[in-house]
Amino acid sequence: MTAHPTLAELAGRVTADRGRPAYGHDALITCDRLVRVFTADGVEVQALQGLDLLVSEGELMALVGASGSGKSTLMNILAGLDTPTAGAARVAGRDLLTMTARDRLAYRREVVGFVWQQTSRNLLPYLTSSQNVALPMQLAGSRGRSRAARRARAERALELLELLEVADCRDRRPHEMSGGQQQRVAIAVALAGDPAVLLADEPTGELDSHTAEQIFAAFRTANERLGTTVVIVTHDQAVASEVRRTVAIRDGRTSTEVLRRSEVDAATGHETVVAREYAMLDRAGRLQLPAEYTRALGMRDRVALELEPDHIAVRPDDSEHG
Ligand SMILES: Nc1ncnc2c1ncn2[C@@H]1O[C@H](COP(=O)(O)OP(=O)(O)OP(=O)(O)O)[C@@H](O)[C@H]1O
Repeated sequence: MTAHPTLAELAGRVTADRGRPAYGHDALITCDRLVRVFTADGVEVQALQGLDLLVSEGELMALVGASGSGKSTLMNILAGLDTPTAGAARVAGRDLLTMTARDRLAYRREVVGFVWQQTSRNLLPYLTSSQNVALPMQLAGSRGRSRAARRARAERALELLELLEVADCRDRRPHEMSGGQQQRVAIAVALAGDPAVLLADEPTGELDSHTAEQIFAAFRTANERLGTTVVIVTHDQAVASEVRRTVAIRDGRTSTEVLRRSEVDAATGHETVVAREYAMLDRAGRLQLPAEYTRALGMRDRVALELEPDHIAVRPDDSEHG
């Protein structure tokens, strides 16, 4: 890039920008400057403050962040249970801001499946596992009302329970199963409508670490075997470090992202996972530096920038008026 572009070069850049596809045009989930403001007792809380997020089809990714950073707010919006105040959110081609009540219902039945932290919120207590899994198919009118249709739904329910290794619990009601078994059945229920996206809010929050591992393996199975895109909100570092991509949310915005990839040592054939942290750069050029970085160098209010041939240096303010 030249430091002083000519007018013709600038005009060329504008034309190139115009031809560029819209932000997130090929993503399955696109959140573009998403805002959600709550008003409680006359006080305004900005739960999401212009959040940008893209998730590709077939991804298995985790969202992490401190309590109150906006994770559940985002999940409720993506689940079609809450409406954003401003910005844009699209999932599998559906616009979450302009959907009618009827569209929203269809969206929840056909496009997304969800698994919540409270096992009791995922399953109906008086139904068996098979009935719980068959219910969303029945509500969606899938396969009709005939006896053959009922049999087809029961077969599909059993297939899903087998896939998640809880077929032995098919005739049990929730209180007759462990927390881990209930969550696996809950994943089967969420998958029953064959959703494009599976959303999970702290699905392992109430479980011990061994059971949490099994639940995470169940999400991986859904992702790998059925091709379902999976977004998991988690506090669990073990879960977060198992996925290829972890996005951190801070103060209602996506702040940093950790990408992991496997590297095989050519000499030993030994495989290691290499993790690298990235910061999100929004379209206005805004960048959020991790608090531990700015604290370590005592950066506040203003930093010095230098454009180098292959990087940008960010240094503590060294001006006299700093
Ligand atoms: N219905 C609501 N009314 C008012 N404020 C709300 C509402 N829901 C969330 N908030 C506020 O929005 C902010 C984000 O909340 P959110 O539940 O999304 O955070 P979170 O990251 O999921 O936290 P946690 O990890 O504790 O579940 C918080 O300040 C919260 O108090």
